Amino acid sequence: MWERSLVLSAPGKVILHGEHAVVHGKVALAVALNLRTFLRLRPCDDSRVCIHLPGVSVRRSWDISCLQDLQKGFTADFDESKSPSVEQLDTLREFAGIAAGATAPESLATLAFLYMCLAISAKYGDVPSVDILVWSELPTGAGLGSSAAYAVCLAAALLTACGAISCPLKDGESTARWTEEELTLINSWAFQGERVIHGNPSGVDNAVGTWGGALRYQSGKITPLKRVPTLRILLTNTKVPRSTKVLVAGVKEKILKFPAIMNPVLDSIDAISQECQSVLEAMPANPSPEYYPVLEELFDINQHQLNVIGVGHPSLDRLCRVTASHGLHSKLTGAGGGGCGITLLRPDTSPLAVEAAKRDLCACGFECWETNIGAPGVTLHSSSSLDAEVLQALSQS
Ligand SMILES: Nc1ncnc2c1ncn2[C@@H]1O[C@H](COP(=O)(O)OP(=O)(O)O)[C@@H](O)[C@H]1O
Ligand SMILES: C[C@@](O)(CCOP(=O)(O)O)CC(=O)O
Ligand SMILES: [Mg+2]
Repeated sequence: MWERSLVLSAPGKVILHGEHAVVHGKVALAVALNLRTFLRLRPCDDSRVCIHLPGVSVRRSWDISCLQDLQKGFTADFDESKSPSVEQLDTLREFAGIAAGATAPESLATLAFLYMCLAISAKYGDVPSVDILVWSELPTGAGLGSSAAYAVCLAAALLTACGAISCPLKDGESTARWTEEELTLINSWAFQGERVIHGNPSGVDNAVGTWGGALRYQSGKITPLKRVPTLRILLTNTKVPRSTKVLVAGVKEKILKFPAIMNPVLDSIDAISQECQSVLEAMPANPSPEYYPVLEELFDINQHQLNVIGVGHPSLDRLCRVTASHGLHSKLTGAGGGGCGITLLRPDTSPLAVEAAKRDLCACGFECWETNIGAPGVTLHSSSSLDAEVLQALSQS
């Protein structure tokens, strides 16, 4: 029986180039963001599993014996290398009262939790009697990888509570990380959670959530980027809601309908990611402005390509026009269709110019902020290092 409380967190991400194309085997470049999702797990002594997800208004609890019965009813195994089967997901939907095909945030979050809880406990031990609270600094469904941060947190917490990985936090330490081998296991299970939420994920978001930093991702191969310069990025949330699952499925349909037209676009996006990687790796840590024109042009071209594959949105066109009127270059990030865009700032872009662009973006109803990128991946925290009042307020929300 698990007897410790855990608090852990995983970062969101920004995709610089390669979103959508990465689902079809092309290269993506992604960096971890300094906005995180947090999870607190506490042991429970009433033989129940409770989840409280204030970000998506979910508060549910189940008897362990019901979950165990459900688990026994599955004929197919649960494994980190196997996709959730249609039969497993249908059974879990029926159990949780979720309509077939539901893509509402609360439905996907509950389904992902149930799948991961049953799958991980079936493979590594018993269903643990725990109470789980998840909260986030990330906007949900805005292109910043909140689904992956959620799945990474769940994977790390459930694997720890089932004894499949260690609890690396020593007395007196405020944070700790798992070993490479343990991170690989966390990443594999988080990918299964992303499968429940995205349908057909590439795996780039959970890789960034697990390892953090800046990386190149292609078909499951994760390569940390060498010598990434300090980039200044302005993030803008158009606040137009959208679902990654629906957008990813739409791109697939377009490729099937017009393969001869769409496949060359995906190849061209791949070339953009490769070109961007070469430029970034050639730049010194504190680059001078002369390196920027190429990066800016790559942003512009990639934004047009994403419009061609059908994931643009009028709000994103507006974002690009507003920043262009200040001499700045932007593109959508993540699944598109609304959500967030990123704007590249040069080292010498003056604070006044940034403020003026932000003012105009806010006047459109958007929210924007300058970010730090390259944050650490999934991390265990001592409970005392987190604000007790915040935890208390969240528990009651
Ligand atoms: N803090 C959270 N608590 C519970 N579920 C979450 C949380 N953050 C994200 N999710 C799940 O992830 C989904 C959003 O994923 P997605 O559409 O891929 O957008 P993105 O990953 O860009 O934020 C939500 O609908 C919800 O199911
Ligand atoms: C569109 C895609 O490339 C990124 C999706 O990111 P997000 O869920 O919008 O944060 C999908 C994927 O890589 O799984
Ligand atoms: Mg997502």
